[in-house]
Amino acid sequence: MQLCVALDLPTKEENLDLVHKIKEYDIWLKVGLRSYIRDGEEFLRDIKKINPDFKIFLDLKLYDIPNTMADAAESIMGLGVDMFNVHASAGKRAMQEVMDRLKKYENRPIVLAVTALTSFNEDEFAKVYEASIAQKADQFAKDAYESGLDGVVCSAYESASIKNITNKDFMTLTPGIRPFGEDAGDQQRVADVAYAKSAYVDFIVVGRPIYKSDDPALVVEKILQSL
Ligand SMILES: O=c1ccn([C@@H]2O[C@H](COP(=O)(O)O)[C@@H](O)[C@H]2O)c(=O)[nH]1
Repeated sequence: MQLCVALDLPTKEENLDLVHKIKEYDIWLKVGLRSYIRDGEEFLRDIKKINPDFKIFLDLKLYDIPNTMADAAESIMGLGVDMFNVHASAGKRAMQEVMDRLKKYENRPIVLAVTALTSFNEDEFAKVYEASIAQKADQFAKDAYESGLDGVVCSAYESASIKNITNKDFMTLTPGIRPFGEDAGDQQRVADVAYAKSAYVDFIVVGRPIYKSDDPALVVEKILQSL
């Protein structure tokens, strides 16, 4: 299991300060909407300048018509990131078109599909998708698997079932991890590292419990020791 640290701080300087503090660790870094919209490609280059071995997950959750998603995926190829994601609810045709367009590249990034956002509880989710989280996450994961993607974003609670109905090598990446009982904030389906391990999760994503702590490097160190 790998640790992926979310770089969601209010300024580029604060994000880079965090990256400096944790630059010695074998971890992934996640660049999401806030940071990428604000700081763009240059931010990705700044991260690599601090440690070229950092792997970067660009968490933009593409959701559009198939051709637009595939065009965006090709643009992402030019950024040199190691992983990006799309929304499974964009449908199989869109996911297939993305994967089809990336076929010509030798070293494409890992492509994941978002199933059920970890901020949803059952009631909220049912209002949007008219299904239970478990049911729909399985279905979205199956769609993504059959479309040739490498894995999904889900909560730790859906991971084992998704592996079971797809393949053990089909990756699960789980945000909403609260390693030491930290505040859940807007997350609803939170789990700790031990639970994620028991559910065969490949990547855990941790943001606020690290970047809001007084000693982010110590929290990273403690998480890595518990993996
Ligand atoms: O279902 C999802 C998909 C993405 N995220 C992102 O992960 C991090 C989690 O941050 P925390 O501070 O540890 O809660 C954040 O960047 C989200 O945009 C998610 O939480 N859930």
